[in-house]
Amino acid sequence: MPRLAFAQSFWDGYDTLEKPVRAGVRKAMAKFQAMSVAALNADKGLHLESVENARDPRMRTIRITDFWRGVVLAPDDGSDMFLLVNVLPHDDAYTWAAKRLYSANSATRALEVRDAVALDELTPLYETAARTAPRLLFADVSDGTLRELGIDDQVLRAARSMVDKAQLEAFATLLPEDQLEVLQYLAEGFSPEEVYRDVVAVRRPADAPAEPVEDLATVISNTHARIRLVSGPHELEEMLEKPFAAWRVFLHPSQRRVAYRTSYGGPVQVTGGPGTGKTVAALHRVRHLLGRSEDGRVLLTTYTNALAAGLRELLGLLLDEDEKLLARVDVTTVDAFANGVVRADSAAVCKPIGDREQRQLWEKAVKQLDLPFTAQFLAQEYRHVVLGQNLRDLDAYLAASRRGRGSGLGPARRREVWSGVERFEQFLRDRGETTHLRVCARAAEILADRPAPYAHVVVDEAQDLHPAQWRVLRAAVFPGPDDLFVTGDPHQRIYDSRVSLRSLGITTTGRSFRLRVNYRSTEEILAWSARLLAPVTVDTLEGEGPDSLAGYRSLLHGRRPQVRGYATRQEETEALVERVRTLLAEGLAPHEIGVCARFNLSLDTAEEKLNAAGIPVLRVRGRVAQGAEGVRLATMHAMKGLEFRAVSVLGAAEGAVPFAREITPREADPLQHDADLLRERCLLFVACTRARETLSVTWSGTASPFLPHAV
Ligand SMILES: Nc1ncnc2c1ncn2[C@@H]1O[C@H](COP(=O)(O)OP(=O)(O)OP(=O)(O)O)[C@@H](O)[C@H]1O
Repeated sequence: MPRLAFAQSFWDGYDTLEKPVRAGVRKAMAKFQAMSVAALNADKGLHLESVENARDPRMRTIRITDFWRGVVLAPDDGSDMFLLVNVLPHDDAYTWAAKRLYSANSATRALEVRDAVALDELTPLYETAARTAPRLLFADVSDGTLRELGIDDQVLRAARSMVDKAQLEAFATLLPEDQLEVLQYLAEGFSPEEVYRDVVAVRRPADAPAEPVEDLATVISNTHARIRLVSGPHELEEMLEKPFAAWRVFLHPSQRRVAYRTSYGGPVQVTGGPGTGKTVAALHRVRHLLGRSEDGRVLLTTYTNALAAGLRELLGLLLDEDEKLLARVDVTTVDAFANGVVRADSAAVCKPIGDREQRQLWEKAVKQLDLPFTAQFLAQEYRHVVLGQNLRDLDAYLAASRRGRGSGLGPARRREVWSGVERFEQFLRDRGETTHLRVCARAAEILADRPAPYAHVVVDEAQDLHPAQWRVLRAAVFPGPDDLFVTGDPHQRIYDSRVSLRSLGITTTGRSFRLRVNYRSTEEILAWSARLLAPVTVDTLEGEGPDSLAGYRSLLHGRRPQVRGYATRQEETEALVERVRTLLAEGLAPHEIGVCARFNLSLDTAEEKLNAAGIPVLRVRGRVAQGAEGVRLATMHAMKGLEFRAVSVLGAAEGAVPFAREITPREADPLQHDADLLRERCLLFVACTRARETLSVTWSGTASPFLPHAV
């Protein structure tokens, strides 16, 4: 019996096919599993036939229904692997198939596809223009180097005709996948050595022979990132029945490399811009770790309860709802985990209070003790210095470094601060209350005296964790191989946390990886959003040195973001209603549309107006009822980790973004002032990068000062 494989190009369109067409696909594929190659060739219903004038002689079509055809790559070398590459209406199928040429990449050894006809047509046009161009895009890279990176004759000729990145983009849909990626990284300024390491080496099989092997079955099995092999009828049926989630199967090689490395010597760090599949990599790592032992328990944490609920669902999908495996994973937030540890340890547990209540207690302390500080200053000092370094008494505080704080404090002033801290903690004790960070500090203490409860800890959305939270995670797993797997994006830091991981006993040197391909948003949305951060630099995840978004890109294209100011709030809201109406008319489901603003108050107005227009809405506060229909309305903070086909950011106005009240005056503390501004800027970046296809950013009155650079 022949073997069967499915290319990603087929899955890209499969979920949108109508039911009878999908039934036709299932029926046709079942034949491939039931008949010999000779019988397939003779089968009247299947009608396996070659394509006239095809660039690739292995190209075949099969009958799916009266109007639909499957495009199949058939072995012509005696091997027995068939690859379904597309399903299209009859005429389109023949045109598509005739132009495409599949080939094995000489460096990665994976199967790639190009539009050979369009490449032949386009290249000479660009070549003519290139002759008079002052500079060519790949002038610095020799033919020999390009060939070592897998560039073949036809692509080399095209590459030599390109003068800038825009031309490379114009070629993007025509070029073979791995070769395109090589060219894109070179165009971004990465060195050939870096490109070999990050694009070629991660794909090339470890046991690849010196000379490429061309037989289709071998090449197909080298192509994990784009092709799925089917092992039997049961798997086939299951695959074609369920909605297909590409992230479960087709990992980018850089994702696969980090998630499925057998073992790491210690903590691992995976960073990358928004939508680069960090969460996906974390989920696959959990799967890998579960497979490594019979009973090792895994803690998977994220930032909010809503995100934890989402992660639990995705993990169920990835593990095929295998209850035995799922029972070995706790998916939760660090705070909830810490709370559980403290609860299990003592009967009477204090209730954690929120920021606003804490602020009131600090105000009371300042007043009672007549302290020369603002409540805001004391709250920040407590968070960053006292809890950040886990300082337990005055002597420790007097001796502590206040690195990162922008105002000097002599011993007398520190004593005054400490009297405020003691008073604040006394208030909490008197009221039977605590704070989440204090719960974390307590949990870390409890865990330190016990055997670690987990074999592995996987952390998503790590960029916002406070040192007290890191201490809990550190104590939850015994230091050693595969203890911590951490994913995060320092450009999405939206809470005031500063961390030096090394000082907390978490060192990732030699085990830091970066993801660069965005799977969520269009390049237009990404490029626009990335410009919001252009004027600033952010610290790396481990808190040392600057991070960068170099090479960050998307393979998707779409409309440019709409960025617009209105005279009044009312006009802005009316325009929102109109936009949502249009999106719904274009076929988006209400839950695929996200509307966000800096404040809940602005969302109230939007909710009212959308409701009045008969559009269902749902406020995202903590947990969203699953399956409930409605346009999602969320604050920018609540947008963290989410994604929507369309996002509208409202109220991006001066005074709101950044929110003036949240910015420490420069005179009070210049470092905190800058940190506050950066945090607000990142918040806008997070909100905008939730959009998959459509982004609109609006304001009334004067635009946010973060915007003009980007408009
Ligand atoms: N290999 C893949 N193939 C297809 N889709 C993918 C792949 N990896 C990730 N995705 C999709 O891209 C989107 C973003 O992925 P994910 O949430 O993991 O990114 P992230 O880096 O954690 O994002 P953020 O930091 O913005 O929260 C999701 O819809 C996910 O399903």
